[in-house]
Amino acid sequence: LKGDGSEIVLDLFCGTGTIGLTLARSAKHVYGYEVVPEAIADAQKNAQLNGISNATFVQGDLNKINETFGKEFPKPDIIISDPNRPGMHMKLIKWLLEVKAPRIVYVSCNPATCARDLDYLCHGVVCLLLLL
Ligand SMILES: C[S@@+](CC[C@H](N)C(=O)[O-])C[C@H]1O[C@@H](n2cnc3c(N)ncnc32)[C@H](O)[C@@H]1O
Repeated sequence: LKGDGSEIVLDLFCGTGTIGLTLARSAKHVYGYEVVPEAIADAQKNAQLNGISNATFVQGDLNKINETFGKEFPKPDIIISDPNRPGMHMKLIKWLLEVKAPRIVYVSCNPATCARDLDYLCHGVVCLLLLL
């Protein structure tokens, strides 16, 4: 992040908000999406406990997004995606290709689905892959 508080962060598969909340103090606003309602409640509680008011956490299934997805938040400057082992649904990959965020950070716990998703996402463009 630039660190000047100007950027919109989208935290996909945010769980309890760990990644988004870590970035929130340097961002304009963080929007987190996650399917498990209890995780969303914990993310909201974590934001509160840490005095963070520029984070919005929304419960939703990222495998079932429709044309309204993306209308409820500004165009993201940076997207973090940390899916579980099956990786991202093609609907979400298509949305990511359409929204054209300047930066996407893909965090993975499954090299196979990571490679598949990055192949779709990086097709024809330069892609930097860090394996840790
Ligand atoms: C690898 S964890 C990411 C954890 C999170 N980034 C964190 O730091 O706590 C993947 C998360 O994706 C969520 N998830 C799985 N399938 C999902 C779906 N279809 N839509 C939205 N979230 C989903 C899981 O509940 C889990 O919290």
